Amino acid sequence: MMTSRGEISRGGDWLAMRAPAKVNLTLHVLGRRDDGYHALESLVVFAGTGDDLTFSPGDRLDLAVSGPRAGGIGHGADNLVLKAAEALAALVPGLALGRFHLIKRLPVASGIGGGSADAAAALRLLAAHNGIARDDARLVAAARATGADVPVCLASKARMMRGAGEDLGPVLALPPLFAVLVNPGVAVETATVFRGLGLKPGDGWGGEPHPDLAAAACGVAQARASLQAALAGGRNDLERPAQAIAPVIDEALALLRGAESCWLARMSGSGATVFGLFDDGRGAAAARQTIAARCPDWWVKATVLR
Ligand SMILES: C[C@@](CO)(OP(=O)(O)O)[C@H](O)COP(=O)(O)OP(=O)(O)OC[C@H]1O[C@@H](n2ccc(N)nc2=O)[C@H](O)[C@@H]1O
Ligand SMILES: Nc1ncnc2c1ncn2[C@@H]1O[C@H](COP(=O)(O)OP(=O)(O)O)[C@@H](O)[C@H]1O
Repeated sequence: MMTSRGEISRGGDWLAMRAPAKVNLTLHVLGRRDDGYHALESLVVFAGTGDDLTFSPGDRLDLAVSGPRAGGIGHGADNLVLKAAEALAALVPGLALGRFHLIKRLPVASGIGGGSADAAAALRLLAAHNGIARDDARLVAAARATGADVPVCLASKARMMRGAGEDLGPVLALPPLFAVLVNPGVAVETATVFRGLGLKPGDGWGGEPHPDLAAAACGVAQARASLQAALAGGRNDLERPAQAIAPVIDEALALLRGAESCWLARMSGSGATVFGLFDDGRGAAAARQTIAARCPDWWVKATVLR
């Protein structure tokens, strides 16, 4: 089965799509809201690498999971694929149901939103099967009800994400970014990392303002240079609490920073996956090879972020 980014492929009685990994190129925490969630400002992009989800019609919701990471997640009602599907079924009376097959490849609880991507893909496949538009308010509501990162994964396009994840900026035409993703094999729970910031509901959180990445990304001739400068001026505020839980994150960042032609290395989301950005695909491929040889138990992928 071949699926490309964001596109649904169709067979005799099935629909399938890639659920791409999400990368937070920046993640600024603005404070903690009264509802307990943290207010964020984040430039989100998507990788070529991801999970794959297939749907075939049936009389009830069902899920099978296979793939190298299938052992790391529940295969029942606790799986975000079924949670998202149930959330949509609750909002759309008479929704036509069916069976999902998830091929799980992305590391779990790793800051690249694999579960959120799977949930969003499930919503897209159910929507396609039921003739529901991609921007239907019920799809967005089901995404929000499933998780903070699910709405941005519905379109899987580069954009600013604000609020707790519900406020999405316009799609940005970024130049393709050659990247290496490195997960050092430690699962890190998102809630624990946020808690490590030590903010109480209603607390603000200072720091430099977020750079205007939309303007930087939209410059035409000098897009790459202005984007590089703007990204260098950003940060991930969750790096510090995540490193306190998993010090190996530092090691992964150091390996990327030591690679030739790596111009930025940072953690994604709540970790522990880190990414390095490279001048070209050759530099990324060389770094991937070096890091994978040195740390054979780590998940190391060269990919293009868009
Ligand atoms: C940090 C981010 C950045 O993109 O990514 P990941 O590290 O998960 O990939 C997201 O905000 C994660 O989104 P998601 O993983 O969907 O979070 P949820 O399941 O909704 O929330 C898990 C827990 O994280 C905390 N949480 C989440 C989002 C947010 N803006 N503020 C929070 O405080 C809450 O304690 C919540 O109970
Ligand atoms: N399909 C799924 N893929 C990954 N994790 C899932 C899935 N369904 C449920 N989960 C649970 O959701 C949590 C977050 O998973 P994940 O999306 O991989 O985290 P992150 O956004 O940090 O990369 C994990 O605790 C995991 O057990």
